[in-house]
Amino acid sequence: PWGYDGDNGPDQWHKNYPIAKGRHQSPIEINNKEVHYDRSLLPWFASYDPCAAKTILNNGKTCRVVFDDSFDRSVLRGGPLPGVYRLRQLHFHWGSSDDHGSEHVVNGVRYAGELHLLHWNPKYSNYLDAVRRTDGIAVLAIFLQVGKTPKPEMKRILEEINAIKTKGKEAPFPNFDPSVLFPKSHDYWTYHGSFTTPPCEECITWIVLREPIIVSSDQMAKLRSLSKNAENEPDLPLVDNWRPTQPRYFRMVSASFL
Ligand SMILES: NS(=O)(=O)c1ccc(NC(=O)NCCCCO)cc1
Ligand SMILES: [Zn+2]
Repeated sequence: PWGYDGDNGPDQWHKNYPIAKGRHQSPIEINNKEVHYDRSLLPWFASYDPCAAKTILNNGKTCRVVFDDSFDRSVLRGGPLPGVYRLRQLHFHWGSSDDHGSEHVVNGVRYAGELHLLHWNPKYSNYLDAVRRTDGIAVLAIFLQVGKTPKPEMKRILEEINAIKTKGKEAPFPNFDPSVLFPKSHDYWTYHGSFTTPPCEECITWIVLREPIIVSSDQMAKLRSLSKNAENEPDLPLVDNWRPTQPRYFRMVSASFL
């Protein structure tokens, strides 16, 4: 199956997922010179129910927290979005060291990691149907920057890492409102793109926050202590689960700020 290593890595994905060579792929480079300030862009709002949080798991590719998305319980709205989108899961991408790991790159800057909060458009009957639509999915992306005063709210997720060390492990993750992870500023860039992993469907309205959240080097090391493999297999560190930036082609990246 696909992965991030040489033989099954991002350059090979198109063999099983031809859309990986499409014109609306993610992530991309965001460069100030090519961004268009759009003063009609609205602020975005998240209204999350902490009781919607269910479990945290290691699927061998990332660390994911899953939420109840059986009704409009935890939603994202505003910004570039035409209506409410339901929060389904959040997950991370990170590097093997603090100087890289994010998927989007801003004016040449790579962050240590990137948090993705994935939401789907409930005008479609279910998530799998939304994945096939250009307005089906909205991902709120938040950069992780290593610093001395980490966000205390990150601790909750990282404390659970010990319970999901190996692929396939899952643990209850009750009572968590991911908006506690948001940075102060809601400034964002937005563009139309894709999943950054197979199936690479071009169904995502990306909302990339300008302000990173601060995590500690120890917290990043915690993420890197996850294993790609199951407990009865050799311990392979789960690191560098990020896709390189893809061609922007004729896409406009809009900014909500001057
Ligand atoms: N990193 S990302 O762009 O936020 C992302 C989110 C979900 C997925 N995959 C996903 O939801 N798969 C289940 C449904 C696939 C339908 O064929 C891949 C990448
Ligand atoms: Zn992601």
